Amino acid sequence: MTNSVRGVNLVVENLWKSFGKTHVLQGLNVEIKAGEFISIVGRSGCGKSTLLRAIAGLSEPSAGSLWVDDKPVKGINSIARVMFQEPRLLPWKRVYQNVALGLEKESRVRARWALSQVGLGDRASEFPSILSGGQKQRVALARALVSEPRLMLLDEPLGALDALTRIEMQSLLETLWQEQKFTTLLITHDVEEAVALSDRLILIEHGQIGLDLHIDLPRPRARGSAEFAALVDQIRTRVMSPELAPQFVNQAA
Ligand SMILES: Nc1ncnc2c1ncn2[C@@H]1O[C@H](COP(=O)(O)OP(=O)(O)OP(=O)(O)O)[C@@H](O)[C@H]1O
Repeated sequence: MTNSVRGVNLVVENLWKSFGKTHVLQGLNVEIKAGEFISIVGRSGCGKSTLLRAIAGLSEPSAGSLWVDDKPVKGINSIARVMFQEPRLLPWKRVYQNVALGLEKESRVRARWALSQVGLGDRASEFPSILSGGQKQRVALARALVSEPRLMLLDEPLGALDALTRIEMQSLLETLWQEQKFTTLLITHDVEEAVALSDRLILIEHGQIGLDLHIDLPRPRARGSAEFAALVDQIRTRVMSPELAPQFVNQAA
């Protein structure tokens, strides 16, 4: 366990992604520092997953470039791990085999280590079908952690969980990120989740970054505080009403 930053610097430069005549990303620029936790918010269909997929190397941008630690890359599959809303586990493989998928034989020990990180060390030999939804997402998280990723790409991974499990998973994610300091991009529809977890929040609007906001509240975030509630409210208003564009005092330069 280490507190040194393992994450990468990521620069997205003038990124375009079009599907036919629909220009979803329109010259999007963002710089993400090593070890930063960034949430990506925006209205349904604004291009959040499109951005994540381009960064993951799962789809080819129409134009633009990606830089990791100052080196240009096409796709960055090798250092990134992606987690989706569905756990995407293989039902015929045991939990530890799901976690170790694609790794070398001796990685069984590592798979068990990753499972213990997410509190499922004692469920390694079971089949996914008997796990709860939250436990399955923990397995998916362990599978992402097992290869010690330097970039974690999370596409609404907690979206299908009940409210309590979701808060538990948020806290687990925050703890693991604080210990391992992988650079994290989290897509979420839940502004409260974004404010609870992120160093920075970006809003995608009209194919570009419509808002880039540093969240300076101390951790762990006090969800019951007036400051927290006011920020959530302010961001929600901004997300829902692009034309209003209120002034944010701590908007990133
Ligand atoms: N493979 C594809 N072919 C055609 N259009 C696509 C494809 N993938 C995404 N799109 C379109 O691009 C737009 C952005 O989709 P994307 O999934 O990135 O949105 P999103 O912000 O993640 O939405 P949501 O919050 O609803 O998940 C949508 O209009 C979608 O229909």
